[in-house]
Amino acid sequence: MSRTLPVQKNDIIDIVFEDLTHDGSGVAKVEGYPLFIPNGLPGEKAKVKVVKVNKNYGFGRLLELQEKSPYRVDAPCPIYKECGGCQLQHLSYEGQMQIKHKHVKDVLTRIGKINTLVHPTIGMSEPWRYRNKAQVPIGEQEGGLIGGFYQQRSHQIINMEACLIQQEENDAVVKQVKEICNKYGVKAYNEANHKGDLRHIMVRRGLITGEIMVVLITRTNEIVHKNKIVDEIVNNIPSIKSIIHNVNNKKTNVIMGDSTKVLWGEETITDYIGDVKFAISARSFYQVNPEQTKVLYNKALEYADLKGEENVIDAYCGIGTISLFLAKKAKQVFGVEIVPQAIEDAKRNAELNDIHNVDFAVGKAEEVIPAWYKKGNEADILVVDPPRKGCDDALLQTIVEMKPKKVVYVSCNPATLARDLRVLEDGGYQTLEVQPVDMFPQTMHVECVAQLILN
Ligand SMILES: C[S@@+](CC[C@H](N)C(=O)[O-])C[C@H]1O[C@@H](n2cnc3c(N)ncnc32)[C@H](O)[C@@H]1O
Repeated sequence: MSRTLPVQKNDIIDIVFEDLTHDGSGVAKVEGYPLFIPNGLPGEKAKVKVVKVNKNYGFGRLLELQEKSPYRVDAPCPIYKECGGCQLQHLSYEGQMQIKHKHVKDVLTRIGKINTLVHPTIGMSEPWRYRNKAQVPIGEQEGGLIGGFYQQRSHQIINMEACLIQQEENDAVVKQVKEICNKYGVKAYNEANHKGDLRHIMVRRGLITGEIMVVLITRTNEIVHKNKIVDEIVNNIPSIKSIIHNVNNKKTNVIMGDSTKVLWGEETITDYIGDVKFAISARSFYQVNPEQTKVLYNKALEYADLKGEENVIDAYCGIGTISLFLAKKAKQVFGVEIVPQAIEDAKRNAELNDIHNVDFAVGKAEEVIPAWYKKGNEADILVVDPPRKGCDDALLQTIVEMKPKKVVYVSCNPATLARDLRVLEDGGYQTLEVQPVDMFPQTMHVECVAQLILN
């Protein structure tokens, strides 16, 4: 027998917002039945219209705010509502810090049954203009190139000249490259018919060095008037260090394809985090908020509490960023990463910094580390920094068998962090504390570092 829902479609009801979802929608409950309503903030009272009901949850539209949150502010970005890249501009930064802390705490308890000390979120003094990387989808309007962002829940491209969480220099470079490509008749890729060419413009900028990389991502191998386009970019962008061409001829949402070549300049740009210098290539993962990356890595280092005698494994090491931070204080560090170019960068970065107590291996962490362990190679401390999906179970099982005395878990997804901490706790570890770090102000994302010790 089907249950009668407490609300029906088109009902107009009064609610109180209790929480936010991962995409920034307000959550209200009617007799325990959750309704997701965009633009509501926790604590606010509102009149809403129910627009859709499913068996276990429904959706609503805000009609009238009856009581506003003291943390509500006017979003400064004029395209905030259309874009969807940020979800929290209508919440003050203080409110964002609190909601992220609560979110981490709630998720750890609900998913992982982890009751541990969660510190207040470490935020930024200036939580705008922090991103060092822009990836802009390109389309066409009235014959000219446009580029900016996909309208929320669609693949319609909207033109954008300024993004308030992007370094200003990146906005300017994207605009210049768009204009140059337009001038030479480059056609935008059309995903509906898989014709046209330019799919994305990517710009990366070193915060400390100011060095700029431009990546043109196209469907075909040939860019019309390629040499003229390169010359104009070089002549108009003084800090340019690298122009890269990436070809992606697949029908996919994945931005980069498999073929990457240098059109001009270097294969990498460089940047510093603290006193460690990094070479960064087009395909390699590099944290997008360099100021907060320093905070995050220093916290990871503090949690590792190295005395100089330890063998450390850095799983999911990317271009060796955390590995090199750790190597300065450890006996030996072994980094593992799946992207071969990132490992090339990691080796180059070790040389660049004259650091010799690191080794890097290409492969899946869940295959390489169990193989090392079988051969008798063990670690005193294991650091993991996996992508959003978290650690593979085979890796977690190996950690539990290997029994490093400490595990430092860096995570960009509290839900998978909670799931993985449960596995490690069941395997004999205790989560001593968790530190949320705000790497992505104005968005719902939050990074965490967790410190675990073997019981
Ligand atoms: C969140 S990033 C962290 C990178 C690095 N620690 C940093 O802070 O720059 C995750 C990294 O894991 C890599 N990766 C994804 N799946 C992997 C796997 N199964 N084994 C090893 N590395 C993997 C990605 O290529 C990416 O470089």
